[in-house]
Order: sequence, then structure tokens, then C-alpha cells
Amino acid sequence: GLPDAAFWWKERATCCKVRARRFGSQRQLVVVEPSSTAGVAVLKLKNLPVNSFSLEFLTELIINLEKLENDKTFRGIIITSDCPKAFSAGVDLREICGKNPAHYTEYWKVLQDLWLRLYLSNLVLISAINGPCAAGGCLIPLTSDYRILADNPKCLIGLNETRLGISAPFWFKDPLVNIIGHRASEHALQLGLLFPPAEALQVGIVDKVVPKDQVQSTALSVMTQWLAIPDHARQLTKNMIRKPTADLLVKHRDTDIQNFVSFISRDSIQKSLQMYLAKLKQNKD
Ligand SMILES: CCCCC/C=C\C/C=C\C=C\CC(=O)SCCNC(=O)CCNC(=O)[C@H](O)C(C)(C)COP(=O)(O)OP(=O)(O)OC[C@H]1O[C@@H](n2cnc3c(N)ncnc32)[C@H](O)[C@@H]1OP(=O)(O)O
Repeated sequence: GLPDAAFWWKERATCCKVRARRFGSQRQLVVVEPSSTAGVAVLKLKNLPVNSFSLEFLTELIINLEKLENDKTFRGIIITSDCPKAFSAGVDLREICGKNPAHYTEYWKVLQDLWLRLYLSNLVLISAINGPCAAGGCLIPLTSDYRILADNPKCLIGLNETRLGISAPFWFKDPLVNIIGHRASEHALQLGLLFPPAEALQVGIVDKVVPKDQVQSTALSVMTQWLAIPDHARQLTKNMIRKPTADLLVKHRDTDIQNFVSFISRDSIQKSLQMYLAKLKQNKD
């Protein structure tokens, strides 16, 4: 069982609902549709233009995941993007630039919530990565059970934080190490590598590369294989494998938030994030 995580989820779910009421936006940033396969939902990320993680988007995402987790008709979720430009550009840099410590604290807590919700999900999660996926954007694939990437040179994937002058938190690093191994992670993380599809497959950060128009159908057929296993046996096994990694965050959440807030509040870090954002705005296609 997961008593610690279950406690956090209950408490944080209430916070999410309060926050959702605060945003009161009419835009639907997350679309959930039943798939053609019974018991499988398709969750589409739709925070245009690049699915960057704004606080509002994270909140909506967590609420939708929680609903699916609690709905006994669903056994698996395929997560994909409904934004033509990206699967996800990761943390919305406007949330961690030029704000105050209280905002950074709230933001980081919610990002942790998303990670815990995904990493400890009882459902089968498959990422159908149909666009570029950078840094925090990899949080979704790295916490999924299976990753399928579109075979397109624009579909780069990786934890490129160091290129922004920041470091990936340990709870991004740990799943990467679990997936691709220690040496490959050491290399990828320090250099902030963004892998094109063939290299992503070779290093193991994704499990399959297929033409873009086959990402969705492949995800469904992989899901069918996973759903052939009895849920209770798969869930127990998933939990056994993931709990030690998850516990590190559950036990050290507050310290992690404090470290993040003091790190991100530094003038030098703020300057390099602002420069990166300005460069993004210049490098228009
Ligand atoms: C000691 C303790 C340490 C603890 C940890 C400490 C620190 C960790 C702190 C933070 C961790 C953060 C992790 C992150 O996720 S940082 C974000 C990294 N993301 C990226 O590098 C991706 C950036 N984006 C891109 O590369 C491209 O946008 C992309 C390839 C996704 C799409 O390219 P395209 O050319 O099609 O589109 P663009 O014109 O570039 O983008 C459209 C529009 O969107 C804006 N934008 C893009 N990404 C972001 C973003 N992450 N945040 C905010 N805004 C973004 C872009 O500027 C354009 O805006 P506009 O000009 O149209 O207004």
C-alpha cells in the first residue's frame, strides 16, 4: 500500500480544486476522450502553443488524472498532445521568472503533485509523444509505463535543463537513471542532451519510434498487451519497483521545495532564465 502518498493525494486534491476555482478559465487545457479500446482513455494536452506547464494547466491536468484514477471503468491512459508544435516544452518559464517566493513554493508543490500522481498511478500510462519534449515536459514520459515517439527530426526529447543554466531536480533524474542507466544519465543530464528519435530509441529514453501518423494506433496496440495482465498483479509489481524512488520525494518534499525556491530566486539564475526565454522568442521559425 501507499499510505504516505495516499495522504498527500487527499490533501493536495482539495488544494487543486480550490486552485481550479481560482483560475475559473473557460479554456479547456486538457481533453479526455474514451478510446476505441474499452477501459482506455486518451488524455490530450491542449495548452497552446507548446503545452508549457503553467500553474493553471498543471492544476487541470492533476484534476483530470485524479478523476480517471478514481473511475473504475478505466484501466489505462494514453497521454498525447493536441498542440501541433510540441508534446510539451516543460516548465512554463514565466512561472519561475520574476515572481515571488510564495509563488515559486506553490508552483513547485503542484509540479511535485503531478509527478507523484503519475509515477504512482495504478493505471497503465502510455506516452504517445507526437512532438518535441523538453526538460520538465519529460516528466510525463518518464513517469509513464511505456513511451512511443514520433519519427520526426523535430521530435527531440531529453532533460536539457543544464542548457538553461539550471539543474534537473532529483525526481526527474531518478526515473531517467531507472530507465536508461547511470552512465547514460550522467552523460545526458550534464550535457543537457535532446535526443532525436533514433538516438532516443538507442539510449532507451523511449521504447518505440514510429511514423507520426502511427503513434496513436501503436499506443493502443501496446496498451492492449499491457491490459492482458491482471491489474492487481501488475499494480503490485509496479508499486514494488517504483516505491523506493517515489518515497524519496514523498519524504523530502519540503526540503526539495526550499532548495528550489532559494535556487530559483538567485539573481544569476533569474538572469539566465530570462536570457533563455528571450532567445526562444528571437528564434522564431
Ligand atoms: C539545488 C536544487 C536544485 C533543484 C532544481 C532547481 C531548479 C530546477 C528548476 C526548473 C526546472 C525546469 C525544467 C524545465 O522544464 S525548463 C523549460 C525547458 N524547456 C525548453 O527548453 C523548451 C523550450 N521551447 C522550445 O524549445 C520550443 O518552443 C519548442 C521546440 C517546444 C517549439 O518550437 P517552435 O519553434 O515550434 O515554437 P516557439 O516559437 O519556440 O514557441 C512558441 C511560443 O512558446 C513560447 N515557449 C516555448 N517554450 C516555453 C517555455 N518552456 N516556457 C514559456 N514559454 C515557452 C515561446 O517563447 C513562443 O512564445 P511567443 O514568442 O510566441 O510569445
